[in-house]
Amino acid sequence: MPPVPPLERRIVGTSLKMYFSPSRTLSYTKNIASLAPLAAASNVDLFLIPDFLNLTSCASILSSTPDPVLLGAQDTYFEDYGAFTGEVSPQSLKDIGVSIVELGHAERRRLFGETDGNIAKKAAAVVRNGMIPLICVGEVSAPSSGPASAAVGMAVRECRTQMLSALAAIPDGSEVIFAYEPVWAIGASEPAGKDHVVAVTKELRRICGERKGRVRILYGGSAGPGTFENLKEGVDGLFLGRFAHEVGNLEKVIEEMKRT
Ligand SMILES: O=C[C@H](O)COP(=O)(O)O
Repeated sequence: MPPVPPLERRIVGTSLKMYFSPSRTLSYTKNIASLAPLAAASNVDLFLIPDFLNLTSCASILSSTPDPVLLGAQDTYFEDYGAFTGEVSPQSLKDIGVSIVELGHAERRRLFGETDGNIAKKAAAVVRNGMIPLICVGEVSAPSSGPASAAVGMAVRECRTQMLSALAAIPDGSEVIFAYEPVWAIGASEPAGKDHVVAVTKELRRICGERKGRVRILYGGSAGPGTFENLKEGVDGLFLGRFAHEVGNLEKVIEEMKRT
């Protein structure tokens, strides 16, 4: 029998946003660390993005696992050091063991005035400091009752602008992750529909087609167990929010990724 080809590498992770207390973050991180062997054996990259306050404690927990769990930050500033009160340096993030920096989440765009221009500068800073930008993109409005292709076209147009702005700021050849998160599907009861997500993410992949660096596309927005199976045609992995608060759900997602 011919050898089984290696599984395509998947990726899954979660941002804790501002949901947990420090003590809950630490016990959660220990539980995530216990999933590292399963993720490694399943050919899945696993990442955790706690809040800034808990990054160093999480780094210390995760650095003691034999299998890697990638540590992420929820944002960064675009300068490496200086008089920028209240901001966090990408150089410091790198120093404490962060390897992924999330940028442009819909909540940051909507509540904190994050713009494509800012996000592009931050993406450049992340790459300059040897980390991977995880850039969130997505359309604001839910599909209306019109043709599905119109909703896909509108989503792709909004995402294209967001993506091209960030891509223009980072050297070709650098690794980047895009999380397609339709804004209307974040915090909802269920993820966006399969046909919509697969059609949009296929187009997003085309937008990155000419790039030499590794580009991965995730889906986020009420994702949980059962989501990846539906979307695997279009995405490399998932970015979970609330439905990863129960660690067993993340374990189920990794198991699903292993099977598919
Ligand atoms: O960062 C994750 C996304 O915003 C999804 O969050 P959610 O799954 O709670 O909707």
